[in-house]
Amino acid sequence: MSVHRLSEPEIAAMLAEFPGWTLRADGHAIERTFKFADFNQAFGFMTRVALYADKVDHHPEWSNVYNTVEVALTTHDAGGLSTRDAAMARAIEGYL
Ligand SMILES: C[C@H](O)[C@H](O)[C@H]1CNC2=NC(N)=NC(=O)C2=N1
Repeated sequence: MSVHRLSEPEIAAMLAEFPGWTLRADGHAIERTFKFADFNQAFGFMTRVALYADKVDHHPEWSNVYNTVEVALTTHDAGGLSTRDAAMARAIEGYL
C-alpha cells in the first residue's frame, strides 16, 4: 500500500512530539534505545510491541542484547518516514 512520506517540517514536528527519539543519519528513520531492568522486561516489551505491530501491519527494525532494545521506525512502503511511524512511536511509549 502506498503511504505519504513526511516532509522535513513534518519530520521536525514528529521529533518534537517524541523527545526520546532521534533521526537516523540517512533521515529515513527515527531511533531510540530502551534499557530495562533485565532480559525478562526487555523481551516482555518486545512481545507487546510485536503483537501490536503485526495487528497494524507496521513492523519495527530492532535488535536486543540482554536488557537493551534498539528500535528504528521507518516505512518501507514509503521509502522513509510516514505517519505510521509516529503512530508506532506513540504505541511503543504506551508499552513501556
Ligand atoms: C505487505 C505488508 O502489508 C507490508 O509489507 C507492510 C508490512 N510491514 C511494514 N512495516 C514497516 N515498517 N513498513 C512497511 O512499509 C511495512 N509494510
